[in-house]
Amino acid sequence: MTTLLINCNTALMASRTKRKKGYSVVRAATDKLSKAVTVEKTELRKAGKLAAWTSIRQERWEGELQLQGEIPLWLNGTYLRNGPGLWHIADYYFRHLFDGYATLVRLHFHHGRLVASHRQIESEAYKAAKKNNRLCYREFSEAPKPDGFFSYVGGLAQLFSGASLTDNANTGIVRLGDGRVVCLTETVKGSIQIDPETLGTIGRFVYTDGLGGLIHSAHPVVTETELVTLLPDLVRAGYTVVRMEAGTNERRVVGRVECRGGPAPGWVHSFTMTEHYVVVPEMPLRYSAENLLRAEPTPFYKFEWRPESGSYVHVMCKASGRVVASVEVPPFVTFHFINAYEAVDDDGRITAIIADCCEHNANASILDKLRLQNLQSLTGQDVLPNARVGRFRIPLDGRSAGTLESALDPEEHGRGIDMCSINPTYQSRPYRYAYACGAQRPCNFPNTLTKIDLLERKAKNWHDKGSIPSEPFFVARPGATEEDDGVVISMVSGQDGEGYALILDGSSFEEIARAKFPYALPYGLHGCWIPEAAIG
Ligand SMILES: CC1=C(/C=C/C(C)=C/C=C/C(C)=C/C=C/C=C(C)/C=C/C=O)C(C)(C)CCC1
Ligand SMILES: [Fe+2]
Repeated sequence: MTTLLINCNTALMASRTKRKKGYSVVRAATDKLSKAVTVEKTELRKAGKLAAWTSIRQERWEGELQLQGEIPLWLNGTYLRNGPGLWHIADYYFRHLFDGYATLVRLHFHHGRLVASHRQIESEAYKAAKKNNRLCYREFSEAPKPDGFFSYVGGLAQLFSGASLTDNANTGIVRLGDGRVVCLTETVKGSIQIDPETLGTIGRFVYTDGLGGLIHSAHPVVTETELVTLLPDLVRAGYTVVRMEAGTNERRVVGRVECRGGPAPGWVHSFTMTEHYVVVPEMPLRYSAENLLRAEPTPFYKFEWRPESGSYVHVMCKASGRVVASVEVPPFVTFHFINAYEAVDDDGRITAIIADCCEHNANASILDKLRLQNLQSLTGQDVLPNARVGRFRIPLDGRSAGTLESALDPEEHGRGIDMCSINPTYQSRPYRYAYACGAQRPCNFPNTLTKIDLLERKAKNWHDKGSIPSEPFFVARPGATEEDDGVVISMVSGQDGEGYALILDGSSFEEIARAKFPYALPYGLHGCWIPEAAIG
């Protein structure tokens, strides 16, 4: 079957190189492919497995998808999604969702038609693993096994020089203001530029500033003019806030935040910003040098759960780099901030910062729930820990404490929430709607798409029994004046082993169109949108 798929793939690639723009329907290849796919679907059905948690079947593929429903004619551009899609190397199988080698998926929308493709990112970690048939770098939960004390000492040196850390950029994907597209993970060296048309790997995105830093947030805040990110400092617990202007590779220091708890900084998978401030979270799930060095995963992986160290939110002025507030908040666990904005009084003075996130009820057990074995075997069991939209209110009047409350009743979205997006026009501004994955219980993983109305404190939910949708990504209609005027794109793994791209109306949250993939794709994490005008 693999050979057949690769042959189809070659036909598709050849047809692609023949054309410049537009679409060619590659029927012969698609027919061959559908035979191969029938065999594959039968296998998946027998195994009773979602394709979501199964490695991608081949390195690359491209073809036009058949549609049910109609794609709005204004939706012209490219949606790219990144994620860990390959969880084995030779006969060695990774254990955790976040370990997989990066797989890119592309949906190209043009005048109501849809061409899809996928391809592996050629990181050094992936290439080395393929060449040597073994794991060669430290991934999220896995590490090459040390073979004695001296290699442990070597491991320490290699860890702190960054040499042993992976560059497997399997988490985020951003389009910089200058048009470059960069895939990211939490190692600085795992910033990889890709070609948004071919999905080819262009090469490492090299920061030319000499700031170094081994790790950073997987989710920088990106606008047309800049990229802002956080560099956690594991030696002197703190965070450096840096800013890189579009068109450059040079990060400049905005300022530094000292951690208030210790001994290490809290994990910052993401953070958020308002128009004038950077919101720096310090949660009690802290980096752990000891766990970073371990070859075997711990329940909190590279982190430690230290509730006694306290939970804080710091607010830094973007213009001056001064920390204008540093408050203690109730314990929290978040991986994804949704958005933040400034609350102003009647005189227009900024009195507080409002910052929203997907908050896991101060319980980090979700990390262990994302082991592949749990995801594959606990389908239908109600083991997904509860989560809510957590709203921080950080006063700017010198008070020492901030608040954290649920922005709406978590039952509205089945007590599950993560993988969120908003209308990007509202980034860092007051906003009303967020889109995310929610839950219809019983479930072991978020299995719905949910539209959260933060004003009415209500949610609209989309669900397809037994299926797993990935992050709903909002694309605004050009010229829209309403915040939710646009569409939401997601990719879904069905319980029958099939998979499809799904388009929902951003306002009604009703399905507008779906397009079946010839074979289902693994689960993916985050996406970005490149409007056609930007592709040229
Ligand atoms: C932590 C270090 C590393 C790796 C970090 C990676 C790959 C982190 C990826 C985190 C992700 C994808 C978090 C997503 C969370 C999603 C959730 C909680 C969804 C919940 C659904 O309900 C290394 C780079 C390997 C080394 C330094 C430390
Ligand atoms: Fe993320």
